[in-house]
Amino acid sequence: MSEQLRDRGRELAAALAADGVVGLTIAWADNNGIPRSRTVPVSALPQVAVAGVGVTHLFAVFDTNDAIAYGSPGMQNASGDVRLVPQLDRITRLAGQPALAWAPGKQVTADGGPWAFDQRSVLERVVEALAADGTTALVGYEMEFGVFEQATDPEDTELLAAHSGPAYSPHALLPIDGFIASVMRDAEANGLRLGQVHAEYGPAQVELSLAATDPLTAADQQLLARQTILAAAEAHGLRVSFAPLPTLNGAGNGWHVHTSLWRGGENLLAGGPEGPRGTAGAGYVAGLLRDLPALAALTAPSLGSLARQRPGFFAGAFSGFWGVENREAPLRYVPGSALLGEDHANVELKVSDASANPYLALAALLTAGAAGIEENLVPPAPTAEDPGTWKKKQRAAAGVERLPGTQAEQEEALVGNPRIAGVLGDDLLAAFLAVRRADAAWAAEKDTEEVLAAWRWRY
Ligand SMILES: NC(=O)CC[C@H](N)C(=O)O
Repeated sequence: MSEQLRDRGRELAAALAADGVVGLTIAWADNNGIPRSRTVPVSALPQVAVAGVGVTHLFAVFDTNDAIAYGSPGMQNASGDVRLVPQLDRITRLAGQPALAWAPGKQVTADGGPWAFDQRSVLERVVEALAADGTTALVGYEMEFGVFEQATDPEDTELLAAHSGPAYSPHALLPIDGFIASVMRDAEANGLRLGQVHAEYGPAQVELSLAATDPLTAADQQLLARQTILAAAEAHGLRVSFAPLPTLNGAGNGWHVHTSLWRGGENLLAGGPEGPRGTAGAGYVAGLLRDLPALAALTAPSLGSLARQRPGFFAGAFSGFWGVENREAPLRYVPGSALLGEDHANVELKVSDASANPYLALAALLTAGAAGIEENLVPPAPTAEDPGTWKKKQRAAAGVERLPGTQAEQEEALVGNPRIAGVLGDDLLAAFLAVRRADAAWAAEKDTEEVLAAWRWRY
């Protein structure tokens, strides 16, 4: 096995070198959704293909500020090492950084065994369990981000939006035309299939959507897309913020995630304006709804996420309801249609952003939905309205509540839900929570704007 891998590494090294590529960036996402990486010379690939590259185990407890939250099991001290192994079948030459190739990495123990803290393995396990049941999933991300001018004076902290609207207007994108063209060209060259790109609601905001694909590819591509967009921004003298809320008065960046489940070539979510037609599709929606507060602790887990979850912003601020094409619902059912075909049907989770680890978020989401199918859950009737406009009493009667609004409430929701907490396993869960607590302790004396500013460029 390792001889075969070494040979494969040799072949890849030769092919990359012939194309003028000098380094391979091996990337993963930490528990804050922050991409981390090691870049190795392509000449090292025969060795790295087999044994990976050494990284500290403590990345599992890096907080959003890069401080280390010591203390949880396996994370007591600085002694330890894991191997970061590139996924060779996913090596991509980076169009915007021609000297580099990119691959997602997996962390394994020093002897190559599974490492409890590796987030990609968590999603692999969930995907395998679904496959054993004859089920596959399709996942498509919408990525919103802010595009800003680079400050000429490093002391200048004022944000200068690179476009000023109007929302959804082609005119808005004119000042960043070259950047948008580079993003589209490089994304396609990097193997990302784009749905669409447009000027979003607020000044500076752009949305790019990725075509639906299998869950592991979707999570990998979410990281690759960031690398692609940031490289294009750099080349055009711009700055991009993927943060859930770059600034208190600005637009929130949702990374809405569309999912559908398939069996025997059939989309279980298929349905029309009433919602999913079959019991499995209904069970999927009901499963997501049941676990939403715990799910949100993984899909929108940061202080920035909590600041973004405001009613009236299409960000899914409430739990306890869903809707068909209802943009205020945390779960928006998107039906198939004559025009798009039945297979287009999916469910969009709006409570999702770049501070989520995409592997953990998708693992939890698919687990919640699959449990709903398994248990034949039945969702309540869909809501077309925005409960944010209702009286408190009306919300209470309908079982609609604000989603957990603090890190402590999120932790309570997650720990109180063994189905979702169990997806991570005890050790990874403890590390994940240690990071959330470290963030909260750091932010305790700060106002929200200060926290948002500190994390604006970190994702
Ligand atoms: N058009 C939209 O869907 C806006 C979404 C919103 N920006 C969010 O934070 O999720």
